[in-house]
Amino acid sequence: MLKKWISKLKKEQNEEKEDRKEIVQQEGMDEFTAESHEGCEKVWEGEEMLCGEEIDGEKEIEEIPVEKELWPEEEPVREKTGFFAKLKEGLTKTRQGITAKVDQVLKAYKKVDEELFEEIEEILITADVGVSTTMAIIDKLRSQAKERKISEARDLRSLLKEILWETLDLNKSHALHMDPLPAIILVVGVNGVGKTTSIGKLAHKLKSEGKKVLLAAGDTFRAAAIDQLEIWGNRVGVDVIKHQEGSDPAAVIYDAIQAAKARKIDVLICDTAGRLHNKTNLMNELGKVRKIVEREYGEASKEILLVLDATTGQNAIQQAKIFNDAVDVSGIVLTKLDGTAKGGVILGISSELNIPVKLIGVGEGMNDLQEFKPKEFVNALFGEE
Ligand SMILES: Nc1nc2c(ncn2[C@@H]2O[C@H](COP(=O)(O)OP(=O)(O)OP(=O)(O)O)[C@@H](O)[C@H]2O)c(=O)[nH]1
Repeated sequence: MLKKWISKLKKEQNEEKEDRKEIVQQEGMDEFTAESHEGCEKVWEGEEMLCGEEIDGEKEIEEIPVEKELWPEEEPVREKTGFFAKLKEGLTKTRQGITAKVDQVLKAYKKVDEELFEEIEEILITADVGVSTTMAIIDKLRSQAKERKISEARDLRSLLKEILWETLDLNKSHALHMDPLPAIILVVGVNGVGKTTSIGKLAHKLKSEGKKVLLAAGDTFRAAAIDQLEIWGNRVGVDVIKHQEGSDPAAVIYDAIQAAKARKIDVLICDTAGRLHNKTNLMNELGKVRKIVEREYGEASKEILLVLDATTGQNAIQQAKIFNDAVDVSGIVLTKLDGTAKGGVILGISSELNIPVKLIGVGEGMNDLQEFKPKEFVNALFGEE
């Protein structure tokens, strides 16, 4: 058994390396090298940074007025009580892939034995939890079952639930770091993961909590990204600071910070480019943006949120490793948990990366971004209140 898993683990580690290479190639990122990292440090620390000059060169600031009438059929704001139901609904496929199958084997086995642990192990791996996280969970399950003298298979259910909760919690704070206000949130992630949508939903959430929110269209690489953020700004009723397509993202962030200060904004949420040519560029560009934030908005609470798409399963973990090498990610937004059976990846993310999941996307609607609460999540996964 041990041999089987060691060879499986080795195989997965090799596959992970290949996956990582693939992501690097897909995203056009160079493999991370000491030189590229040094290069970034220079940009980050270098006195000769040209940000200020470039900003001065960027005169064309355009502010998008709020046009609420564009969205006559706005979603009704869901009652607070509906959030758990939505979470439960969103996790249907993951629940079918994990809990429903675990229930089936627990029923079939009756007594706790090694074969039963192997069955649960297989279920977790198939649900994209990842080999190393699965092994850690099963080891805990096995040893705690022994310690607590659990012999009936059905009694393993609550123990498994407890262990999954522990794996998701790990004593980290899952709340957004916004105290004291004002706060600035940089949102990073590759294209298509749901970055813009998450920014829009987050703006809506914060605004409905009574906060003054401003958006910055820092993804200047594509006109469509700026347009999409404008649409969300209009929909939610918050202003967006933008420049022209192709302009310097750091200049957009600079202007947005000045606007945020002038208007006494509580939370400034900044989009960033997702398509960057290589890792050095990613680090340089985000490093430059961070330098502006430190210099111009030192008093603000800061958060760097990485958006990951749950439907990409284990690939999301590889993306997180690459981004975390480039910038110090302080929290993860895991999108598209609804409609995927790969939601188990959240366990891998929580245990393999030292970054807390802070928000989860459970649908395309404006109210479908939720604060991540491990206990609620596990309850929803087990179909309980
Ligand atoms: N079902 C579901 N769809 C989502 C969720 N979050 C985002 N999406 C959808 O995912 C698609 C991509 O989202 P975007 O916000 O455009 O992604 P992006 O990362 O900004 O990508 P670019 O605009 O290409 O940079 C859109 O169709 C969104 O509606 C979610 O939590 N659940």
